[in-house]
Amino acid sequence: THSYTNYNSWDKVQSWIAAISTSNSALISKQSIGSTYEGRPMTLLKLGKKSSVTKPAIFMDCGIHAREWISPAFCQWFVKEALSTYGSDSQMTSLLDQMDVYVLPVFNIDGYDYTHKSNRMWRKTRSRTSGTSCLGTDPNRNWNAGWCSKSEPCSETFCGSKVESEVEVRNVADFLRRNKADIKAYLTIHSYSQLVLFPYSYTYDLAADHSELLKVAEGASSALRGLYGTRYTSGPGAATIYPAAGGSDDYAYDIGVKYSFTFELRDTGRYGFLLPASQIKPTCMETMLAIKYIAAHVQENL
Ligand SMILES: Nc1ncc(C[C@H](C[SeH])C(=O)O)cc1Cl
Ligand SMILES: [Zn+2]
Ligand SMILES: [Zn+2]
Ligand SMILES: [Zn+2]
Ligand SMILES: [Zn+2]
Repeated sequence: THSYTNYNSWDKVQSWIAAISTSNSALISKQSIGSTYEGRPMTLLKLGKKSSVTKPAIFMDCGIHAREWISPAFCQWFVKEALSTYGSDSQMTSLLDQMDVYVLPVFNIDGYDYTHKSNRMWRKTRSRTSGTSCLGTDPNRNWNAGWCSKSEPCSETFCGSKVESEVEVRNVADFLRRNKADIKAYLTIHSYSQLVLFPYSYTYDLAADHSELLKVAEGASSALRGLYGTRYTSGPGAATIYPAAGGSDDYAYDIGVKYSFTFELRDTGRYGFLLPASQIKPTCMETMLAIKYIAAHVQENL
């Protein structure tokens, strides 16, 4: 059965989504945003006090990269925490009263399932591109944000045959475009390296909101560090990790979602993508503090 302190197979996550989304009709609902390349349902969870009026929102996705298993584990943890602390935790109560939080538990479901069944180190989607026998496109290189145009289909960071060639990317990009007036923050969860990144990665140029985003990223990192002392580095993607084009955070920022952050969760390389399940709980607990810090800042600036 499903466990918040284990890495759940796609089948277990899928049944968890069905159960949790009907567990509390006052606080959570689900909606389909389409299907993956292999036909798996992309179900978006909507957290927040039910309202007849549209509320400002935060969008968070996990599992863009298949092998980064701690990421979907965090999204599941976040949903559980939100529902179980609403009414007792004043900040979570305020957040869900004032805003909606959209959570996509696993973005790249085909890839995630493939890492469970075949190749634990797979990163990309599982789509086929004509003219090559190599599979998959990097879903974090496929967005219309400085898109790379020239790249190798067999590369781990293949940008795709065109912008939004990946149906998973198109499904989420469409949702962001449809709701961009209300979406105030975009959070995308990855591993590993222990980083809080913000735009831009596709250029070394500083974002218009660079100083504010840096302040928020540093505040989130220090909130996280307060629990177990885990050290995160904050900064714009290009200079902090590597320059790279076609990423989701840059795209969200460029369509007007100001508070756009990429998290790289534990660890710094000892286990890397193979983070032991024993670290799921501490990782999720400390990451909650960072996410809540950002959410509070977003609320302050509504
Ligand atoms: N815009 C971006 N933001 C963050 C990253 C880092 C992640 C780390 Se797994 C990636 O390589 O896709 C990469 C890009 Cl292109
Ligand atoms: Zn498995
Ligand atoms: Zn990643
Ligand atoms: Zn990563
Ligand atoms: Zn603030």
